Amino acid sequence: MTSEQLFSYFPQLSDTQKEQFERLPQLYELWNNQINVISRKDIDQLFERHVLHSLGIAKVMPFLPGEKVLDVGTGGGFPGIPLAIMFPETDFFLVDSIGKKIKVVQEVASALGLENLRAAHSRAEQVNEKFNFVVSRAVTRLKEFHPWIKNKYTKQSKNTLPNGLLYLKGGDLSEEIAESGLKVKQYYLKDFFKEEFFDTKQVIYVKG
Ligand SMILES: C[S@@+](CC[C@H](N)C(=O)[O-])C[C@H]1O[C@@H](n2cnc3c(N)ncnc32)[C@H](O)[C@@H]1O
Repeated sequence: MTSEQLFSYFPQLSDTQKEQFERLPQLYELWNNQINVISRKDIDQLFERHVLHSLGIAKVMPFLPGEKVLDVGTGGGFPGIPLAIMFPETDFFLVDSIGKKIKVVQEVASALGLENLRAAHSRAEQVNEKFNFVVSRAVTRLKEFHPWIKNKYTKQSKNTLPNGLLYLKGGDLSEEIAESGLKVKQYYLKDFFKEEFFDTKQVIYVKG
């Protein structure tokens, strides 16, 4: 996927945002050589598999200026970094339990001049702040994940959905949703993006 194909899904992007997205492959190339945060074959598909996938959350939830978002288990910065580029007036806090991954996030964010992003080496359970939304991808099953973050929401909701979790998931989720005992709303990314990669990908919303 080229940057132009990526941008075609988001016609409102400013020149600054486009430039930030365009710098990502080079920055990850550089950092991935030192600290492996993305598999080698995925680096070639960074725009589709990491950037656009992360931005699936943007299609479901237009974060507002001043809202606070926590990315749990961000790894090299997904979905947090693409979302922080997309919503420059929303505050993002990215955490991961592996410190060297957070180093990559901090380096990439600082190279891009992302002032709305903080990152910390921390387990989700140890974060002592409240947020409007929690986002995540590929960390663990909902049943295990949900207890970590269920008390981390601010009371007042301002957005199109009440404060809650937006979790990127793929495949058949019926068993995982049933075992969690949670009431979820499923958004299918194939409704937004035409690439085959998104055929089974979803954003799962759980009210906070
Ligand atoms: C498979 S990686 C996914 C990384 C990133 N979200 C992505 O999609 O590219 C899962 C990450 O979750 C982190 N992780 C697992 N349990 C965690 C916890 N309790 N708190 C914070 N991070 C956690 C791991 O260190 C790892 O970096």
